[in-house]
This record gives sequence, structure tokens and C-alpha cells, in this order.
Amino acid sequence: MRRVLVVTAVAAERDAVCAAAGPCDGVTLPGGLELRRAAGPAVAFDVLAAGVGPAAAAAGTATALTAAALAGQPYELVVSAGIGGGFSPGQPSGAPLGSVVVADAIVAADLGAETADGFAPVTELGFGTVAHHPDPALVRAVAAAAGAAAGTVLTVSTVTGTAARATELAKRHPGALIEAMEGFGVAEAAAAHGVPVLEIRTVSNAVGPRDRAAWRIGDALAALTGAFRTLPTALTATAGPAPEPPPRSA
Ligand SMILES: O=C(O)c1cccc(C(=O)CC[C@H]2O[C@@H](n3cnc4c(=O)[nH]cnc43)[C@H](O)[C@@H]2O)c1
Repeated sequence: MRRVLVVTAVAAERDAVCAAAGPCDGVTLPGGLELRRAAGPAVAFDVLAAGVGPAAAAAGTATALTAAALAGQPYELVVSAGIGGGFSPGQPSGAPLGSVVVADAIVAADLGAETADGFAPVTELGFGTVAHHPDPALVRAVAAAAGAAAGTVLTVSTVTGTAARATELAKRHPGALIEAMEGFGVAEAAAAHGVPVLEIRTVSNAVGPRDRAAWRIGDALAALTGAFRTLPTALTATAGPAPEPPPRSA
């Protein structure tokens, strides 16, 4: 049985994933976060709503990964999942409302410093990392199964609210399809545990001037459920042999 941890920001996104994964039982993690567990025939999904933003996402992901490792049932894959803002197709790249995106790069777009010459990522300041690159074969397989585009997904701590900011981000990241707020935090925790990561997003709104009335959250959540329905087949097709269970203690 393959074990996959899925991390969303909010309960509505978690429930959209659970709607695809099958009946989800609740398990409480150290610290009080509730994990929803769905054991499918080929893949077991544990789904966690860890909170909004990269810090909450990293903390929740690290807690779930540590608890699983200590229980002798480590995860094989972590997936950051949820809705996001799509760059408009008129920009260097883009993703329309309701579409599905699988990240081929998970990029922290506002982790750095403002300088007189503009934004400098922390890597240019000499430390840290600003990008994680999921396994390309896995990205291709999952995107093909879900009918998704593959491209850069940005992680921001502040939702973009102006056309100027949207244009600046699109210029700085020409391959960006979506911005959201958690992927990089999930990816950092996964990397710290040596576990592969994916990010799957569906577009609820356009990146740019804030217009909450125009958000299509229901459509994006339905698309998220649809994408997760295709995931077990894609994962089983790409995975090697299932790992040996840990040795039983005498
Ligand atoms: O109000 C609701 O019913 C509702 C249901 C599901 C999700 C939400 C959220 O507000 C989720 C916040 C979550 O979504 C990502 N997100 C969505 N659009 C953007 C965006 O334009 N820029 C950045 N992030 C976006 C983000 O990951 C948030 O955590 C509400």
C-alpha cells in the first residue's frame, strides 16, 4: 500500500480531496491537527488542512511526516493541494479559471529582499533556497492523467491584489501559471524528510486586482476532486515496486 500525505490550507480543500479519495476517518496528530485518512485499494491518502500560508503548511507537513516516521509508516510522497490564482493567459503564461495545474517548479516568489535594483531572492543574498523541482516523470504522468498543465507554481505570503504586481511576478517568473500560499512550505518540510513532493492546484480566480465576487471557488474545488480521482492510477503507473513494510519487533 502506497502512503501519500496531502496538505491543503483549509477544510473545504481537504474535503474536496477526500471526496475523491473515499471515506475519510479522522486521526489527531500531536499538536491537535486532525488528519483525514482514506485507504483506497492501491493508495492510502492522509489529508491534512494545515492552515493558510507557507509557515503553517511547513509546520503541519513536518508534524505529519514526523508522526508517520515514528510510527514506522513513512509517507512515499507529499502533495500540496488546493485552489489558487491563475495568471491570465495573456501574460507570458497563464491558467484559466477551473483549470488544473501540476507544478514542475515550486517557487517562493517573495522570499528575499527589496533592493534599489528591485527584488533579490534569498539565494542572491547567499543563503537558502527558493525553488523545489518535483520529479519530472511524475509531474508528466500526473498532469497527463488529470488533463492538467505543468508549469511553475509560485508561493506568496501576500495574495497579489494589483495588476502591477501581477505583471511584475509574471515578468520575474515567465513560466508561472498559478500563485498560491503553501506549496513552498510543504516542499521545504518534505525535502527536510527526504520525501518527494508534488503540488496540484486548480484555478479559482485570476491573479491581479482583488475581486472576491469573481472567485469561482466551487468550480475550483470540483476540479480538485476531479484531479484527485485520477491520481491513484497515475501514481501506480509511475511507481516502482511497493516498499517493504518495516520489520516487526519481536
Ligand atoms: O470561502 C470559501 O468558501 C473558501 C473555500 C476554499 C478555499 C478558500 C480560500 O480562501 C483558500 C485560500 C487559499 O487559496 C489559495 N489562493 C487562492 N487564490 C489565491 C490567489 O489569488 N493568490 C494566492 N493564493 C490564492 C491560497 O493558497 C490560500 O491558502 C475559501
